[in-house]
Amino acid sequence: MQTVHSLDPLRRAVATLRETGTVALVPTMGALHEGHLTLVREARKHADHVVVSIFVNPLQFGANEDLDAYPRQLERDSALLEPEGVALIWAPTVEAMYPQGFATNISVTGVSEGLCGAARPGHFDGVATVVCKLFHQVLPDVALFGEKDWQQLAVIRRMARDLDLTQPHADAIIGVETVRETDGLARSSRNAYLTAEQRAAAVTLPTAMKAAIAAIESDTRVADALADLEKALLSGGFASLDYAELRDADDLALLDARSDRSMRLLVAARIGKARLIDNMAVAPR
Ligand SMILES: Nc1ncnc2c1ncn2[C@@H]1O[C@H](COP(=O)(O)OP(=O)(O)OP(=O)(O)O)[C@@H](O)[C@H]1O
Ligand SMILES: CC(C)(CO)[C@@H](O)C(=O)[O-]
Ligand code: BAL
Repeated sequence: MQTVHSLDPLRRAVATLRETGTVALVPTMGALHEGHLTLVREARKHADHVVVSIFVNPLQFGANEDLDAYPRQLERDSALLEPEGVALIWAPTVEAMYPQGFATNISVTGVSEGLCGAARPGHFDGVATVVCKLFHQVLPDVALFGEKDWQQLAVIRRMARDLDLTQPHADAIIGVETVRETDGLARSSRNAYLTAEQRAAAVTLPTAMKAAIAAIESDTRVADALADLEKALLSGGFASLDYAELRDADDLALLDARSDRSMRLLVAARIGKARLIDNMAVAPR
């Protein structure tokens, strides 16, 4: 396994890999956990070589967010990736990714609006810009992303379609089911911000979501199910709710009633220093 930090060695290493097969890209911000390793294992089923990018992307963090606090642990991450058969780690410096004078922004409208797009203005521009660059840098045949970041996956698929990204095109973007702790909490690098007490309370998020889904599926009014979800989170130790919404799973249209299409319940809520997100399927009518 090789690790490179700047563009020329990356291009050389990728060219060498492409001589002997296909390439899958797994973009990450590091601080790896079982969720990321699942993406890597899935990637190996889809391509001969796996490239993992590790880059805490300043463009997708707002002024008052956790860019500085976000865990950076390249040595530990490398030790986790080596036994997974990863060929290459692309860990660019900020200067390599955004050279002096960098002035381009990629903005996807529609699916990036509302939800995390409303709570984190500019976030999805930052994600789209860096992911577009990663695709051009690594030229992967496929790329893998977690369903935990459902809206992000929708934004990236839209961008890939709209910009005719053939490497990889929208269908070559593979979504991987959310990996959870045994109590149901979605794995996230930001879970590390929680104290033991907050971590125990955080299970309220998946539990209250499942209760809301069961209520919606048995025809409780969506607004009532979401109001109960908010009450459960606040009484279960969460400080505030950013959003809890029922959306069309594909185009993310806001729904105020159960529909006959695939739906998703999406939630973001704050506990301690962490802002946790999760989403789950809701069965069509
Ligand atoms: N629990 C998980 N299950 C499946 N995929 C995941 C999970 N957590 C993260 N991923 C995916 O891993 C990729 C990299 O995510 P990232 O490095 O931001 O990790 P993270 O745990 O989501 O961190 P944080 O939520 O704290 O930003 C993304 O495609 C993300 O959706
Ligand atoms: C896709 C990504 C690596 C872009 O910085 C990031 O948003 C993430 O880790 O989900
Ligand atoms: N996992 C999404 C990256 C972010 O929260 O900035």
